Amino acid sequence: MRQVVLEIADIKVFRNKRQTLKIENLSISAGEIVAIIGPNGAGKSTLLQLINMHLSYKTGKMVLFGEDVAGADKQSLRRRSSMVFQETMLLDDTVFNNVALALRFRGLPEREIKEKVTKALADFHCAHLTTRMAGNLSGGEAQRVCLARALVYEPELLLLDEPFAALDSPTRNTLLAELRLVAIARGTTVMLVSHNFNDVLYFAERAVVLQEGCIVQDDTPEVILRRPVNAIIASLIEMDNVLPCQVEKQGDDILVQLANGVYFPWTGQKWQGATVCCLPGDALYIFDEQLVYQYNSLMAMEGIVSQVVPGIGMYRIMVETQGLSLTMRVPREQVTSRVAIGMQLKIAFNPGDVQLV
Ligand SMILES: Nc1ncnc2c1ncn2[C@@H]1O[C@H](COP(=O)(O)OP(=O)(O)OP(=O)(O)O)[C@@H](O)[C@H]1O
Repeated sequence: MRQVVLEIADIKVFRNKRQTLKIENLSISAGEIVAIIGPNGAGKSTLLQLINMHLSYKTGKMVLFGEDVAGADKQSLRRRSSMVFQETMLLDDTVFNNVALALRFRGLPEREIKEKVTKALADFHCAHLTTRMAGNLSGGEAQRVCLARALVYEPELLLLDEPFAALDSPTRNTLLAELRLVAIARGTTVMLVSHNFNDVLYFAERAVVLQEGCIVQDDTPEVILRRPVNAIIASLIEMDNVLPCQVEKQGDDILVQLANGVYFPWTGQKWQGATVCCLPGDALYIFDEQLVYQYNSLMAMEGIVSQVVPGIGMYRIMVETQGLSLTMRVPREQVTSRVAIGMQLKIAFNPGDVQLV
């Protein structure tokens, strides 16, 4: 069993006398790569600041590296973790000296410092920047240096508060990939706050979803992508179809009715109080007889194509079906050969792919 790095129980954090965080239970194991997601103001940065012991709490308990934070020497605990922000906050000094700083604080001999700084800069492909002044770096270079600075003393826990938000997408992807490799190789536990769900899907094996200071979902990014816990989280992860619906019990059956009049039987759990039907765009298909063999409870409907948006691999097609606009994601070769704006299209979905919230 993996060692537990962080355990939070029943903690409430107040800022300006207002409760901004209420975590009933959160446990992170060594080596986990976890994303923290949630709408603006949900408390993501507050959670990282709490874990970094920059915020106090009145109730509850936080155990970090096996020690109860309340009675611990915070300075020595803090030395076992590291935090990176969107703002690089590098000192007006050389790259080498910036990365070396934490090691000098720890009183390491210069020879060892040189060895570790050289390795950390090489890990993030910025050895060529060693003698440059930090103020002369590009945004991407500066963030690489920050990662080297954060990891040079081999922290057990790395806290990342949207460090790559201002970078262009190729640079962000490269840095995420490099960071992931370094973290896995070293067994570092990582908690990444991000607004970019594509980054989360790529980077993390677990995502903790915060809303109004509380954890509302804690699962793999893949499950959150397909089964968001409510309509706000569905919009946050850019669920293609978040559709108003009515759910009714009729005899032994439960029926879900969409605004376009289409209804389908519901055989899943959790339908009471549901008012929204979430359907990922890749769970809507251009109707095909083959699908009928694949799914025994397929729902089909007619619509008119209103928009075709090209994308790499998948195209997004908007289809109007009696006042209800649906978005489907279809492989490119199917679109170019079969779909054009204004044409009538029969589309279908399997109710098993629907999430009711
Ligand atoms: N220094 C502060 N003093 C008082 N309240 C604060 C402070 N920082 C944040 N808050 C409040 O705490 C709540 C949570 O803020 P936090 O920055 O943790 O959210 P977030 O999820 O990181 O948001 P975002 O996605 O916008 O960065 C918000 O209501 C915010 O106004």
